[in-house]
Formats: sequence, C-alpha cells, structure tokens
Amino acid sequence: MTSPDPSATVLAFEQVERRYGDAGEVVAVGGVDCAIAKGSFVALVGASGSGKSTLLKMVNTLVMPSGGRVLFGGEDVITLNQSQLRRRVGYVFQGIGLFPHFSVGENIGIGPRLAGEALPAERIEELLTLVELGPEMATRMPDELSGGQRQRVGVARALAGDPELLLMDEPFGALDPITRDALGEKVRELHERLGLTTIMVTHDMAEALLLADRVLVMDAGELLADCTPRQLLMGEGGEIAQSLVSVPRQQAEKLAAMEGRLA
Ligand SMILES: Nc1ncnc2c1ncn2[C@@H]1O[C@H](COP(=O)(O)OP(=O)(O)OP(=O)(O)O)[C@@H](O)[C@H]1O
Repeated sequence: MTSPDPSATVLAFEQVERRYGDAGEVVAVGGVDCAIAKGSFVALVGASGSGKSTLLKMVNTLVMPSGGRVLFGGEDVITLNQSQLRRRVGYVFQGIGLFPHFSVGENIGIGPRLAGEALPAERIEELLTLVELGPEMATRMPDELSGGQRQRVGVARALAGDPELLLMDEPFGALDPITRDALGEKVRELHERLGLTTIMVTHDMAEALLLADRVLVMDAGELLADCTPRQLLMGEGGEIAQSLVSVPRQQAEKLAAMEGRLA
C-alpha cells in the first residue's frame, strides 16, 4: 500500500467558508482548516446537510468560497486555469450524472472534449478496462446499464484526464451492498495503482473505516474530527464521531450475537 506523504500537501483548506442567503445567514461551511497529504485516501463523513458536498465543490470551483482559500498544489484554485483544474481534479458526482443522450464512450470523453481534445477509442477502451467494463460498453447508452455499471462509467469519466486528485461525492449511495463493496475496493485499488489522492464523501461510517486512511467528520459546516480509522475505533474523535462509529459497531455486535445463538 502506498503510504500518504505528510510532507507533501496536495490540497489545503484555509479558513474556508461558504454562506448562502441574502445576509449570509445559512452557513454551509464555516471556517474549515485542513491539509490533505499527497497519496492519502480521505473519507468525509457527516449527517445530511453538514456541508460535505459544498466543501468538495469548492475544490474544483463548482462553488466559490465566501471566505478563505482552497489551495491545490499551493495555488488558490480560483486563480488556476479552470479547464486545466477540471483535468487535474477528477469528480464523481452524487447520483452519477451521466448525460442520457450520449453514449458511454462519449460520456467518458466529455471532459477532454470540452477542453477541445477528442479521446481516441483506445483510451476509452483503456479507461473502461480500468473499471472492469468490456470495450463493447462504449457504444451503449446510459439507460442500458445497471446502476453499478453506470457508477463505474462515472469513475472512468473522472479518470479520463489523468487527474492527480479524485473527488467522489457519495459515489456508491444508490447501490446494493455487494456491488457497493466491490466498487469501493476497486476504487481503493485504482487509488493505489494510479498514485491518486482521493477524497470520498460518504454517509456510511463502515465504508469510511474500511476504505480510508483518514476520516474527516463534519457537522453543521465544521470539521469536528480528523482521525485515522484506528483512532476512531479506539474511541477518539469526540461524541458526534463516536455516534457515527457506533452504528456499524452495533450492527457487528448484533450479528456476532446472532451467530453465537446459532452455534
Ligand atoms: N445553493 C444553495 N443555496 C442555499 N443553501 C444551500 C445551497 N447549497 C447547499 N445549501 C445548504 O448548505 C448546507 C450544506 O449542504 P451540503 O449539500 O454541502 O451538505 P451535505 O453534507 O453534502 O449533505 P448531503 O449528505 O445530504 O448531500 C445545507 O444546509 C444546505 O441546505
């Protein structure tokens, strides 16, 4: 496993804030400070509405901060060339977001195409292979795919520009648990193989503990905990983080108790 390199910060949030409403009364993200090391796989967890998506969207400027800065490779993202930024940052959207009237191959190549470059068929095939889909999928339409296959296409599309950073917003939310597990492991393997830095938003603490090497917990726009899975399992991170950890823990305990009764 490639270990994260704490000496090389690839992404830094400096007092990042995003407010909504005429008077800025809705605080979606309220002053987040955090540095992400090159090569790390970070899970961003927290209740619905805690600001996870907003924080992620400020990295590739889909949302602009109301205050503070997001630095990518040491530079403020809003000063970077936007099409280059979109190439360097792969984004897997919540709810997949494939274009229904474009084929799978066209969906995968949409980022480079918007930047004026057509992806060759071999590259599309290579990207499909990376996510374990056959080359024949390139000509299919999104509604001819299963949810898991669509999500694989979403990952292939995010990887099309050879990104340094992969952002995933609740990528496996709508999938059955078996497909979800398989895709999670696939993404972790691609993270290692392609030398990526990855941030994944998830509601599922078990998924975060199993896949990530660092877990950030958000609540009401604030970063409440920044722990390794081991630290969380040892009881660190505070009350809200521990209430999230207690969900998979109690499930595991109930299953173990059932197994005990069956034995
Ligand atoms: N465009 C917007 N206008 C007004 N309020 C917004 C807007 N986008 C987000 N918000 C508010 O900001 C807060 C954080 O939203 P955000 O989508 O970042 O949360 P989240 O943690 O990603 O939630 P979920 O897990 O449900 O996707 C919420 O209260 C939300 O209603």
